[in-house]
Amino acid sequence: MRRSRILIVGSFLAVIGALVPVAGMLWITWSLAVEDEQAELRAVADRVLLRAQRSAMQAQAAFIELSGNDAPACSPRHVALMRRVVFNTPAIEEVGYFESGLLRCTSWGPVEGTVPAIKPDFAIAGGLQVTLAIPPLLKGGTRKLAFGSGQYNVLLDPVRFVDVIAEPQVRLALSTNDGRMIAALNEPDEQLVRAFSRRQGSFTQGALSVSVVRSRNWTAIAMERRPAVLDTLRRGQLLLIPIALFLAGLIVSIVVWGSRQRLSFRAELASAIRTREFTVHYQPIMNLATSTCIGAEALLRWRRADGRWISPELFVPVAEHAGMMWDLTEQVIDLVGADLGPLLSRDRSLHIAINLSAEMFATDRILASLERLHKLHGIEPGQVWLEATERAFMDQASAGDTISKAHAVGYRVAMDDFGTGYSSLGHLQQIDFDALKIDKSFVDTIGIASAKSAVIAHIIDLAQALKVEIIAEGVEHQAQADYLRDKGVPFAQGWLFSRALPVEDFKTFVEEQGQAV
Ligand SMILES: Nc1nc2c(ncn2[C@@H]2O[C@@H]3COP(=O)(O)O[C@H]4[C@@H](O)[C@H](n5cnc6c(=O)[nH]c(N)nc65)O[C@@H]4COP(=O)(O)O[C@H]3[C@H]2O)c(=O)[nH]1
Repeated sequence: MRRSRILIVGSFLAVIGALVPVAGMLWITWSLAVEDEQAELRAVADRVLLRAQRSAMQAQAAFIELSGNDAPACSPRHVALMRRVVFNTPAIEEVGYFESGLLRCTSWGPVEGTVPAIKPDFAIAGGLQVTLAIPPLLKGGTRKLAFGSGQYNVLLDPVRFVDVIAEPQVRLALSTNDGRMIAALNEPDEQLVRAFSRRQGSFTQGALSVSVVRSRNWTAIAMERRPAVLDTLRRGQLLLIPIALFLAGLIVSIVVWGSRQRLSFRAELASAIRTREFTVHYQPIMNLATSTCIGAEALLRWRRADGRWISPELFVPVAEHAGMMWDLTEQVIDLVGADLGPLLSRDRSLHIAINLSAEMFATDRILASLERLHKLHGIEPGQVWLEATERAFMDQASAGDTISKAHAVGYRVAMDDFGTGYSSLGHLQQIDFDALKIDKSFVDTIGIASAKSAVIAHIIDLAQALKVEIIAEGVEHQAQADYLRDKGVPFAQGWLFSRALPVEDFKTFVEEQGQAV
C-alpha cells in the first residue's frame, strides 16, 4: 500500500474508531434516558388511572349508603344524609336526588325551579351511569363529572383525577377507552389523546414519549417531549462518555501505531531494496536414492541495519502488496548469477530453483530478466527451475503462455507448496509444469496418525500419474526421508540434510558431497 493510501486509510480508521464508541455510548445513554422517561410516564399514568378507579369505587359505596336510607325524599333527614356522604367521601362534591327525571334536592337542600336530569353519556362496569360534563348550577362554577345510579347522582371534579405529582412538562389525560377526554392536565392535544387511547404501553411517536395504561373503563395517557441527546448531557446521564472517550483514544492510538508500523516497515523495505541490503541463502535439494545434492533453492535473506534478520515470510507479502517484488526478484537473479554462476557452469548436473511471485506468471516480462543468468553468468536455462505457488497458475491462459515461453527457452517450472492451494485435478492437468513440491505440512504427517496423513500418499500417486518430478519440502527426520524414498519420491530438501546456507557454506556442502566446486 502506498504511503498516501496508508495515511488516508489510517486517518479514516482513526476517525471511525473515535466516532463509533462516542456515538455508540451517546446512543446507549440516550436510549437509557428515553427508557427512564417512559418508566416515569408510566408511573404517572398508573397514578391517574388508580385515582379514577378509586373515585368510581367511592361513588359505588356512596350509592349503596344512599339507597339504604328510609327518610322521606328531600326531608331534612334525607338532605342531612346526602350531606354526610359528601363530607365522608373525598372524591364527591355534591349529591343529587331525582324524581321523574327532575332534580328534586341536593346535598345543599331542596331545589327550586325545574332542573331536568341530563342524559348519561355511557355506563361503566358495575352499572354506573357516567355523564361527562354537567354544567354548573351556579354562575362561575366549573363543569363536573357525574356518576349516577338509581335516583341519585354524585358530582366529581374531573381535575382530581389528574391532580397527581408530575414534572411540569408532562401532559396528562384521562379519557374513556374510546378516546373521549374526561380530564386533562397541561393541555394535551385532544386529537393525540384520541389517537393514543387506541394504543397501549410505552412508545415514542415523533418527538413524543408516550405511556398509555388502560382499565376496563378508563385510559390514562402521559406524554412528554423525548429528551434531546444534549438534554441527556445536561441531565448528567452521560457517565459512559469517559469510557467512550477512553475507547476512542485507545482505538485511535492503535490505528496510528499500526499505520506507523506499516508505513515505517514498508518505507524501510523500499529503502533496503534501493540500497541492496538483501542476500540469498541456498537450501540444498537432495537426491534421496543417492544422498547427493542436485541443486538448491534460492531463499531471500534480509538483515536490517540493526542486525536483526527479517523472515521472508514477513517481508515478501509486504513487498508483493506494495508492488516491490519485481525489484526484489531482479536482485535475486543478479545475486544467484554472481554467487553460483561459476559453480553451475562447472557442474551442469546442479540446478538452482528461484521463487517467483504469482503475478510474475501473468506476463513473460520475467523471462527477459532471467536471460542475464545465461548471458552474464553462464548458467544454462535447463539449470534454472522457476517455482511458484498454485495461485500463479489460477489464470490458466496467461500462466500457460508464460510457461510455454519458459519451456521454449529451456527453463523448468515447479509448483511450490503443493496441496495448500485450491487446484482441482482438472486444473492441474491443464498446466504444463515439470515438478511438484510437496508442502512441509504434508511431510510433517509422515509416521503420525492424523486425518491429513493419508493425503501425502495420494499426492505422491497424483504426481506420479501426472508424470512430473516430485520434491518433498521440510524433511526433518530420517523416517520421513525413508518413507518418501520408498514411495518413489526422488528429491527432497529440509533440515535433515541442511538449512538454507550462505553461498560459501553451500559451496562447501556441495564439495563435501563429492561434487565439483
Ligand atoms: N521448519 C522447517 N522449515 C524449512 C525446512 N526446510 C526448509 N524450510 C523453510 O521452508 C521455506 C521454503 O520456502 P518456500 O516454501 O518457497 O517459502 C518461502 C517463499 O514463499 C518466500 N520466499 C523466500 N525467498 C523468496 C524469493 O526470492 N522470492 C519469492 N517470491 N518468495 C520468496 O518466503 C518463504 C519462506 O522462506 P524461508 O523463511 O526461507 O523458509 C523456507 C525454508 O527455510 C525444514 O526442514 N523445516
